[in-house]
Amino acid sequence: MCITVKQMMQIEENGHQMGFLRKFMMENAGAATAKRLVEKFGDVKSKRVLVFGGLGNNGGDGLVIARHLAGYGSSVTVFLLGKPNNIRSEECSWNWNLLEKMESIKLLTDGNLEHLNNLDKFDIIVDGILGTGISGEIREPHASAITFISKSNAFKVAVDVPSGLNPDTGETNQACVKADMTVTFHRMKVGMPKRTDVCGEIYVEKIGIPLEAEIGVL
Ligand SMILES: NC(=O)C1=CN([C@@H]2O[C@H](COP(=O)(O)OP(=O)(O)OC[C@H]3O[C@@H](n4cnc5c(N)ncnc54)[C@H](O)[C@@H]3O)[C@@H](O)[C@H]2O)[C@@H](O)CC1
Ligand SMILES: [K+]
Repeated sequence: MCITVKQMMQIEENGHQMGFLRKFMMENAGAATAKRLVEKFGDVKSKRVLVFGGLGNNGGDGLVIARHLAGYGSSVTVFLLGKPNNIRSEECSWNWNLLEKMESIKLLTDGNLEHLNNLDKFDIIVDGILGTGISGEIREPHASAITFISKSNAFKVAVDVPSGLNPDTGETNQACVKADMTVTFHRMKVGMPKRTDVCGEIYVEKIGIPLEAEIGVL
């Protein structure tokens, strides 16, 4: 069963109010995505991974994925789409603070795409730029980051929603990540099934939200 962004946000809020905090949802979302990548590649040890992280919770998921893949032995670089003190959510900044304590992960901040020119090739790119919180025309540096991803021949995995896809309408009237695989959380979003051209292979992952959080929503 597919759901709308509004329904997802209501379910998320219900779960959070019940005590299953967003922070737990984010951890489970990131862990499930990392697991899917390990399954896909058999082994991600020494794979070069570039994680693009937005400043919202889609970015937060990306930061969780970065931490998990480093644990599996990948060589991980995180590109934050802005300055750390502009991170908008408590869950995302909590995960950023964790990564700042990890020598094993290379952090690039302030959204300066020049940083990427002199980096060697990547095997995997994680699109944690925009998810269900996308609104309006894509601004910079998000648009250039999406273009960078599109030009890369790395394996591309979209977190929750390919950045640039409207999860409700399926429209991509702007730059959009063309992913090889999308890992979406809790339930499929209504605009995705008809857009496998940008989602690639879609995996729906449960992230531990109590099923009672759907009461009154679905
Ligand atoms: N709903 C849920 O149950 C869960 C949601 N999670 C994640 O949270 C995401 C939603 O997080 P948010 O609501 O923080 O939203 P997003 O992280 O999708 O996007 C919001 C961020 O993107 C920026 N942004 C929005 N539109 C933009 C545009 N057109 N150009 C440039 N920047 C733009 C905003 O300024 C904000 O920084 C989901 O997609 C999913 O990845 C997960 O943590 C798991 C749980
Ligand atoms: K995304």
